[in-house]
Amino acid sequence: MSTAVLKVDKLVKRFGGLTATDHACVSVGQGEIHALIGPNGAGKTTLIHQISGALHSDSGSIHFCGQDVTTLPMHERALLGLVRSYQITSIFGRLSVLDNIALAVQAVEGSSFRFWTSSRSDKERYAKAQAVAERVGLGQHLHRLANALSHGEQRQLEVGLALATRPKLLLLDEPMAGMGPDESERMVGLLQSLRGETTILLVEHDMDAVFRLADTISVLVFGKVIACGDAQHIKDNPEVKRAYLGDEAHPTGPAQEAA
Ligand SMILES: Nc1ncnc2c1ncn2[C@@H]1O[C@H](COP(=O)(O)OP(=O)(O)OP(=O)(O)O)[C@@H](O)[C@H]1O
Repeated sequence: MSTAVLKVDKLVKRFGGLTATDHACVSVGQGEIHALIGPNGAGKTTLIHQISGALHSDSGSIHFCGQDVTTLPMHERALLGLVRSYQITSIFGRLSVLDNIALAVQAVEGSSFRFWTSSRSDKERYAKAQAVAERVGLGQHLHRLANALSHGEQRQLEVGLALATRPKLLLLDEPMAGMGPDESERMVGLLQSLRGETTILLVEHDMDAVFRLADTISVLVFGKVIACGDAQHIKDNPEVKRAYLGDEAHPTGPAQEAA
């Protein structure tokens, strides 16, 4: 049995009278791809925000690699390796792919920005950045400006920026959002290639992608995790069918609706 990298226990977040996450429990094992699914407004993004530290929790606990991080601020969780994929807004559009990733490498090395750095450390940083760019399928675009990339390539770059920080757990909120079929396929391939190497917790509406990618799926409905298991277990679960997929629906039906 794999060790839990992340253990979320009875996590609650209230917005006034609304309980967005309601004693939610999620456990993510070392090396697994874990998907969080659920209907609109189920509390998925809220839960990701609570895990990353962007939102304070009202009650419950979050343990990361055995350490209680429930009250740690976001940057301290990130330093421990609990990293949320950068948003497109944090890509520097007027820098090249390579420069963007080199900055992320520099951030994790803890060296603050200096005008004079040794050419050797520069070389090493750029070699690491190039390896990451190749890892996320952007090896052909090293010197392109980030804002000249397609939407899908920018999302690949976001994953690259996160990977450059060597996360122990990568949080991805809808990595396939806004993508066409080819771009989605590339992202699925990229995430599949990270299996076993990087532990991933992702929120995704594209059921086809989820069923192909996830080792484990947790289903959130009205802030509660109503089911957890592999794709087949989730497809066969009567409560999931009733509450989320719909009684009449074919298990993969909503993929087309959500896409
Ligand atoms: N900052 C906020 N203030 C008030 N209510 C909020 C806030 N953020 C989220 N909510 C509410 O909390 C509930 C859960 O929202 P959340 O965005 O987490 O759901 P979700 O499962 O990610 O939805 P979607 O799939 O549509 O993105 C919703 O009813 C939402 O309106």
